[in-house]
Amino acid sequence: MHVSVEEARAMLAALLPPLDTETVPLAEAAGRLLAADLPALVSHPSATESALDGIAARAADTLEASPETPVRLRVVGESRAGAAFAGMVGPGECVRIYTGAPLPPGADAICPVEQLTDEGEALTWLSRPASLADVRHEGGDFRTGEVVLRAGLPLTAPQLALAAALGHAAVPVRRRLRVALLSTGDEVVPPGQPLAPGQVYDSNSVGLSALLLECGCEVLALGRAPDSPEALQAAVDRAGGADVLLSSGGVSMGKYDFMRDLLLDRGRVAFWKVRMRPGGPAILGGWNGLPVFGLPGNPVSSLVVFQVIVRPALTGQPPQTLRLRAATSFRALPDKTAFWRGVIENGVVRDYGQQGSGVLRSLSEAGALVIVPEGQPVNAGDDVEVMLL
Ligand SMILES: Nc1nc2c(c(=O)[nH]1)N[C@H]1C(S)=C(S)[C@@H](COP(=O)(O)OP(=O)(O)OC[C@H]3O[C@@H](n4cnc5c(N)ncnc54)[C@H](O)[C@@H]3O)O[C@H]1N2
Ligand code: MOO
Ligand SMILES: [Mg+2]
Repeated sequence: MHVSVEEARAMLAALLPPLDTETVPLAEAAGRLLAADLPALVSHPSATESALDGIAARAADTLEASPETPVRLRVVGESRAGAAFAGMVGPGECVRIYTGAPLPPGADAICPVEQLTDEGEALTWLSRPASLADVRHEGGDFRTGEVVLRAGLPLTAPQLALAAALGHAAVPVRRRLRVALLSTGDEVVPPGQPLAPGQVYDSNSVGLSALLLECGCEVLALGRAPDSPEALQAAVDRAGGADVLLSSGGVSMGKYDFMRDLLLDRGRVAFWKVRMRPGGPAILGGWNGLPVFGLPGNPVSSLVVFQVIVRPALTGQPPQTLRLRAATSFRALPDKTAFWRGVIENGVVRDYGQQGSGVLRSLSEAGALVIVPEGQPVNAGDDVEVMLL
């Protein structure tokens, strides 16, 4: 019944429905998953352009230029971004040119304005050779027809900007997955009301909802259900129309952990318990055909399980990790992958210290999860795999 993190991701992903494609304007596509490869409708740059403000000339005319032996060129016109110079640049000639403006025929190099001394409008002296490097060649970024963005990519700011540069005003994206979100527990109450003894504010709903929106999902907020089988069933039955139900709490060993029972006893269970910490008691099952993923109630566990299992399953993208030097040791667990909270400072990662699953503040302050495979302790100085939080 215990599964690995990878198995848990695959089993959750397998229960998600195929998502139709819809086309949305770029302004509404942030966070969505690209549903098809996106080709370039234009080349970028569309012409060979200047990277600097200065003059465009024949490199060969300027090879001898230096502060001691300046080279003089005749200015025959100017090329501006959006208003190219129509003529040719002949020997001994140049045009004034501005960043992003096309190089006229004959010119192949740029000298920045800082290296020029003008003698009126029509003559200028170069104190260094014009450079071929300060030229952006046509298609240097991408060419018409080239597939630049691949299907499945989450559309974040750089991707959206690139989609626009490719010439797309709207993009094909996957329909938003509809995720019903439920917190459970008699003690769990919404923030904003006085806390009675023994109660706790429902931080899971807030954190998980924010993470789901980040993943481009539509959230059907079911709020909270008390610890009773009837209440849980009633809540789950309100999830109609959702593609999947995400709950938190009530999945471990307690007598009142009824989400566990709902799935173990009368639902269909794909797995219960993942070989990870935090997040061990997570459970995946179904209820009347609705996939139900029960995250643990501990505030750290629920958010870590989301980042490690749910997000990769929803987006089809494995977590981005990086390798860093460990500044401290990180212990290993005999039978679970540990996701310890770490602090990245000066390019190395150190143990955050408090690793309890109820210490929500640690997720706000640590910034990283250090991944320690079962039975492989980390010594200070070792390289470790790290997920950014
Ligand atoms: N004897 C054992 N006890 C526990 C085990 C075990 O293996 N043996 N597992 C521990 C681990 S690991 C975890 S994680 C927790 C998971 O517990 P549940 O999923 O059953 O969660 P609850 O018992 O409902 O609540 C745990 C804890 O989290 C608080 N909580 C719950 N929901 C919310 C919410 N929406 N917002 C904020 N805080 C929430 C709740 O008040 C409890 O303090 O089980 C361990 N026990
Ligand atoms: O799964 Mo728990 O998160 O180790 O407390
Ligand atoms: Mg419990």
